[in-house]
Amino acid sequence: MSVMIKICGLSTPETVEAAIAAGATHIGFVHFEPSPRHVTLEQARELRGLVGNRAKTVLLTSNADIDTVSRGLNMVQPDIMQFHGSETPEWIALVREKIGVEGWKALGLKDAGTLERSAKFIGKVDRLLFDAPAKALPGGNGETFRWDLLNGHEHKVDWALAGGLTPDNVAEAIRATGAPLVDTSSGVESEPGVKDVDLIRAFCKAALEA
Ligand SMILES: O=C(O)c1ccccc1N[C@@H]1O[C@H](COP(=O)(O)O)[C@@H](O)[C@H]1O
Repeated sequence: MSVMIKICGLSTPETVEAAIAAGATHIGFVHFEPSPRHVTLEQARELRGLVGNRAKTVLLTSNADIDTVSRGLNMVQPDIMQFHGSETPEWIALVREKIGVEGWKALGLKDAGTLERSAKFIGKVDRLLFDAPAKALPGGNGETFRWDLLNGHEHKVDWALAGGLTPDNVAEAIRATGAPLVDTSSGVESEPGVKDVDLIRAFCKAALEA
């Protein structure tokens, strides 16, 4: 089966269309005000409508309160909620029960200990998304992490690889980790928050040919 591709932080119809045409299986919208990729729930709803069922849609929040998550779900109707902050397994499990859509948890992988501690999310989330440790933003920093931390790890839950993936390194990342799904945001931008359709196409091509 070919690798799944998530392009995150999209904010225009043109880039959404380019991502789908290039083979993206997942389209992500960031609802997190400090991010240069932040979209309002109204914008996310418009873009989500454009996607239809051509790809899965993902609404990303970070340490949002339950009201914001509920409004996001009602307005945007994404297929997946991505929690990209310090949300606990218990909180996500509770929310996931109520929301009736997939819940993904992003984790910044600093060391082997972080990977061991990720076990507490098993059974509580639908997918773990391994990213670089948080910096100024909890994600979307364009930083890679030590992929070798994943060597020999027995994944007990579906997972994805994120963090500093670009058209130049995504094939190597897939070969090194065996990631079933790769996720990029800043690696397909000409400047923070501005997606580049040529980079989106190059990223998808490199991932699909890996
Ligand atoms: O993209 C953002 O601005 C963002 C903000 C807050 C949390 C997560 C964010 N993005 C996610 O971070 C990872 C890695 O991004 P990058 O490729 O290193 O830029 C990815 O899952 C994005 O969806």
